[in-house]
Amino acid sequence: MEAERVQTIARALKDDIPPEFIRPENEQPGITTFSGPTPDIPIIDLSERDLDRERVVREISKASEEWGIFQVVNHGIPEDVIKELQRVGREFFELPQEEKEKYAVKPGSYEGYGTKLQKEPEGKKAWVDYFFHYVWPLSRVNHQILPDNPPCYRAANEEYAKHLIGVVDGVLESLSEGLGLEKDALKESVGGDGMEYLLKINYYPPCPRPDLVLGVVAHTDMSAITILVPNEVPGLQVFKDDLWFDAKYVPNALIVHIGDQIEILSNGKYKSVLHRTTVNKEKVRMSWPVFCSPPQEMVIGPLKQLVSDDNPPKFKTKKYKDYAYCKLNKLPQ
Ligand SMILES: O=C(O)CCC(=O)C(=O)O
Ligand SMILES: [Fe+2]
Repeated sequence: MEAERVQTIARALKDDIPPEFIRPENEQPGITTFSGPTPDIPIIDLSERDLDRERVVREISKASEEWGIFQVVNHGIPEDVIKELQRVGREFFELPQEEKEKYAVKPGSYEGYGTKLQKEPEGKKAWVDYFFHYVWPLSRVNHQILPDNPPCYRAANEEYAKHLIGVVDGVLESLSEGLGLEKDALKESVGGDGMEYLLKINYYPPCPRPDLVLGVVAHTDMSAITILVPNEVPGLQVFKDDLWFDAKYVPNALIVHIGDQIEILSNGKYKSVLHRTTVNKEKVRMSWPVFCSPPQEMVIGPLKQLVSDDNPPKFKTKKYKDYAYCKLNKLPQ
């Protein structure tokens, strides 16, 4: 049987949303979003790096300690490269349903077009469909899963991935220096040039009751870092000081999330940010996070330079694939 897509459900909807999408009250954005003055997620100008490297290191490490998330502007990726990534992604989701289903996630794989299934019978559904695949290194890219339509899909993704390397490396260097380490320390610890980039396109259809549903439910990313391109429709929310805050849309910015692996390597100095997404009543929201992750066999734990008798390891040391297995199956780490 064909899986039910949120895009299909949303299109057929009259007024009421199906009850399986209604979140419990303690998760409903209409109730739990902070409505007072909202502090802005730090915005960091990366072009300042050439002029005042230390200041950028300070800003990135402070944001990663206090928020676990920041936006970067003047990051060096040309605007047309990002626009093209967005265009081909949007056109993929605008294809007829049967065409998209050719790329549906197959049993035993996690790459492809999909909708998150409920694991628990009493579980609630999330208002989002996705498309998920490797974009880097090229040897990891599964050409079977990349759509033939739109025709430039593959080229646009490859071009973006190549440009992204510079941003990822720069952020990891600043994060390393912020810990008082050699600039290559964190990159080497997450696999060096063997690091893997996975792109997810989130497609959040319009929803008549955005106050009751969630797009992506509250989570931290298990990556090292995640770099996300949003469209212009706000929806990302960040949990800080026990409150859910809306992230502001900043044109041409990339959103950098600290993931679990950098939190672990830094022995908790940098925070893996808890976040979730809301959806919009009239507009389609889309986002393009790239999960920059260690290779499966890489062993990750608090860096030995950062632990001592006074500051013992706060996390276990284990292979990334074992960490991922526990996280995906909701098992203790
Ligand atoms: O859509 C967003 O802004 C965030 C999506 C997200 O957190 C995820 O896919 O892991
Ligand atoms: Fe996320």
